Amino acid sequence: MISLTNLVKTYHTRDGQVTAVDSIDLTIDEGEIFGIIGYSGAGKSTLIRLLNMLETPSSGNVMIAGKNMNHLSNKQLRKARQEIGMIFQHFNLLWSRTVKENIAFPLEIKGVPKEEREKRVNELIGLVGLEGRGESYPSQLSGGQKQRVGIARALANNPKVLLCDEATSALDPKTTDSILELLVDINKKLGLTIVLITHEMHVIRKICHRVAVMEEGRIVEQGNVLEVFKKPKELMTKEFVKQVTEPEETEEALKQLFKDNGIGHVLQLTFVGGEAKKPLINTIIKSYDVTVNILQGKISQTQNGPYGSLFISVEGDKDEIDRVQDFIRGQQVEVEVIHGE
Ligand SMILES: Nc1ncnc2c1ncn2[C@@H]1O[C@H](COP(=O)(O)OP(=O)(O)OP(=O)(O)O)[C@@H](O)[C@H]1O
Repeated sequence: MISLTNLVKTYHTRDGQVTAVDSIDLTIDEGEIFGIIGYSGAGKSTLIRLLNMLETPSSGNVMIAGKNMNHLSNKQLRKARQEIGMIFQHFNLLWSRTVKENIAFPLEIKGVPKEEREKRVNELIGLVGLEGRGESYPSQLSGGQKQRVGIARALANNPKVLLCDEATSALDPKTTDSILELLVDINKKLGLTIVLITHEMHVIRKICHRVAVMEEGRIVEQGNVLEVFKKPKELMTKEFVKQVTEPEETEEALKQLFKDNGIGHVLQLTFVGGEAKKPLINTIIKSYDVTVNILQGKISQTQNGPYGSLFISVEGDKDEIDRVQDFIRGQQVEVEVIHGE
């Protein structure tokens, strides 16, 4: 659906040249929810704006639904943009228009007749769950409701692709989840391809099928969300995965435990899908001469299935602990020693 080849965006500023997007090659399939994660300044906003040509590439190609976006006339580009909806962190609504009028706006621009517009707006209000709020003004809505208006407006012209620019970053965790659930629902109902950028791994975990990690304008790692959670390769990816698997409280609790003498080896096990159902700890206790203590465990759901993370302390002879680790790895479970030799 989307294919980027050798895409570069360089800005010339008074302070010199800034390469915001640096030689990116990326393919996004039809109907998938693809997440791009990175810290501030990584180039995410520039990359997503290159997809609908809000920024023009310095070099390289952007292909969307078989069209080379670089080679379109202004008129063709306006038409192509109707197939790419976009939602924003701060909603970008028209404050002097009601909810219905905001949603109708792209239809007016396209020249859709009034009666048809009204029908479509009512459909969209139902789709995003804003029944009864059509005559309200944006200032009378909560953040979550404003984003629902943004989503309805973005979907008005039946786009093939929806771009989400930090769409939940201004929302509280509960509202974030309800908007993310709405995006999954729309993806399933309409088969829409969704590309989102975020700095929160929670967003990636909850709704994305695949993820790309951006650093200094480049994609440093990409893959199926579950695989990336199970085996992050780059340091940056590990940091993002930790946002979900090791929240701050876990880190603090473990640090406190490490201060105690005799805690032994602390292992972090990461398992996905069916592996979670194996009686791993039971087998270790029965088959090896070690004492096992469970410190903390967590299972989370992703779009590709569940993954879990378990912290255990293991005490015993060093060789025996090595054998335990070999056994765990043999079960296709990732294991990392996070304390002890
Ligand atoms: N219009 C511009 N002119 C000059 N430099 C820019 C422009 N837009 C972005 N940049 C620079 O490009 C780099 C990437 O910025 P970008 O906004 O794409 O990153 P980001 O990952 O989206 O970060 P954030 O989430 O903070 O917006 C930064 O160094 C930024 O200063």
